[in-house]
Amino acid sequence: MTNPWDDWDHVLKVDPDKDLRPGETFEDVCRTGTDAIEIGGTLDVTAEKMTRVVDAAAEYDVPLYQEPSNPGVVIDSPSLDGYLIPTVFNAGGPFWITGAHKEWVRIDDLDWSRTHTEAYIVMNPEASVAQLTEADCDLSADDVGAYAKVAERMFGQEIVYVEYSGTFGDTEKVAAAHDALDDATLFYGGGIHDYESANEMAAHSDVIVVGDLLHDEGVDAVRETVKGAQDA
Ligand SMILES: CC(C)=CCC/C(C)=C/CC/C(C)=C/CC/C(C)=C/COP(=O)(O)OP(=O)(O)O
Ligand SMILES: O=P(O)(O)OC[C@@H](O)CO
Ligand SMILES: [Mg+2]
Repeated sequence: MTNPWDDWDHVLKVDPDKDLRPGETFEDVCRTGTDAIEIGGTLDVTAEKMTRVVDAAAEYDVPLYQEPSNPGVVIDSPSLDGYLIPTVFNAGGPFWITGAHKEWVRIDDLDWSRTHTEAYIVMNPEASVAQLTEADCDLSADDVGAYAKVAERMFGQEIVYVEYSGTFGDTEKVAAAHDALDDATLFYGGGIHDYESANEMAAHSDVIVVGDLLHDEGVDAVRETVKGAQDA
């Protein structure tokens, strides 16, 4: 089976709770050359903030995916290409593994054809996502590879996401996840801030995800990371 992300090198993650740089617009964001925009963040995201970003980006060509951090922020919009639904494999308890998902399916009427699975392995203990989900980030490369294989082989996850949100990761651990996968696509995110860092992590993963750089530095810096990913 083919998936849109089979051909991606670069995803830009827009946090609906954060502003763009002064003078920059969503048109600029959509013209960075990124392969897709993923809309989501851990803290202080609401359906209203999500809608604002989706509506602002809808008229441009780039694929738009929502990445909800809880069932309450999922929005129903024809402008979305799909939903990337996290499951935190190394979470401290079941809520972020199956509990939130059970609640979502109970209260909502899902469009399964646009709903896709993302197995998170959360690696930076300082990140809000690690704190919220009480993730066990004390993992060796072997642990990371094993989680990736479990996600793909036993839980049928379409995407495995090694998440270092806010810090540049350990390439050996990212490579261990990459080596473990045959079918699932490996996303890497965390601390990518220029051509070099993008190029380096792109060599150890299938798709790199760039987040805070957009909000902190702006679209020109993001464009450099797109080049770094494409050249890897
Ligand atoms: C079942 C549904 C619809 C939702 C639950 C989905 C799950 C398990 C979410 C838990 C993990 C999570 C909060 C993912 C959100 C995406 C993410 C990691 C965004 C990056 O967040 P950070 O960069 O750490 O946070 P801030 O930038 O907001 O501080
Ligand atoms: O914000 P950064 O550190 O680029 O991380 C990107 C993404 O993996 C966050 O979910
Ligand atoms: Mg962030």
